[in-house]
Amino acid sequence: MSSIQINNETFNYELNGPENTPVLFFSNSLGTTHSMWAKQVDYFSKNYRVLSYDTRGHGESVKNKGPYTLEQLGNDVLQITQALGIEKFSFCGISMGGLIGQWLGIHAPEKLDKLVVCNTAAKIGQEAGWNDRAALVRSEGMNPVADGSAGRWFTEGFVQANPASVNALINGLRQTDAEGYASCCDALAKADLREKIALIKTPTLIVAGSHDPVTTVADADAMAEKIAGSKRVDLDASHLSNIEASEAFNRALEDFLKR
Ligand SMILES: O=C(O)CC1=CCC(=O)O1
Repeated sequence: MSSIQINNETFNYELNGPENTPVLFFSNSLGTTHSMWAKQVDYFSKNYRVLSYDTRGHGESVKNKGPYTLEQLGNDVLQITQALGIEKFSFCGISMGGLIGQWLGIHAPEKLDKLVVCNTAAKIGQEAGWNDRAALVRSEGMNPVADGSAGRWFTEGFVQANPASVNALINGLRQTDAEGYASCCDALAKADLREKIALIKTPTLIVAGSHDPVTTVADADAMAEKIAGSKRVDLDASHLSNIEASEAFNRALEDFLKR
């Protein structure tokens, strides 16, 4: 891992793969870190310069007191790439990372080759729900949220068959900084791109999990209706489809990037 200072704030990132190949930037979901992309880093770093990072409030990146905003999280991506001398990149974000991707598609299309938004929506959940979750972790810490997360992130079958990898992710969630997590919930509470995503003109792939209870197939359909020319893929997975259906995920992403 490496870290970079931007305006006196630290961002933790990892760059893998040959120099002078196209940059593929991965953005994690709420309560995870760059390491959620391990299967994608392995696969794509043969042919791409793969960049993954810990979103503000997560992992080893800055955990300043929030609330954060989606604009701030989007600008973090622009500043990290600028600081690393990357002019253009393809961006793949999941859930909260997918919202960051939509924000980039609207506000910084000149930076994007291709956009991949996974298990996400133009508005995720309801403002009151995010405010309640932020208040809960600020008062009681991460355990109450972590206790219910396996069922939001994975199908029951995957949880039963993969206890070690599921437990590692849930333990990571328990160790997530509560204020950083809550500040990202604040950003999610206010983020609503439903009226703006029709502005996205970057070639876009929308990935959904057919068993995802958080960001549903209907959410993906609603994005696909508004983003002209977007491609849609449904995977046999729940919310963290890049982990639960990693091979199908990698194939879909590779096919789309090669087009
Ligand atoms: O609630 C969860 O843990 C799932 C989720 C919603 C937004 C995100 O990034 O993850």
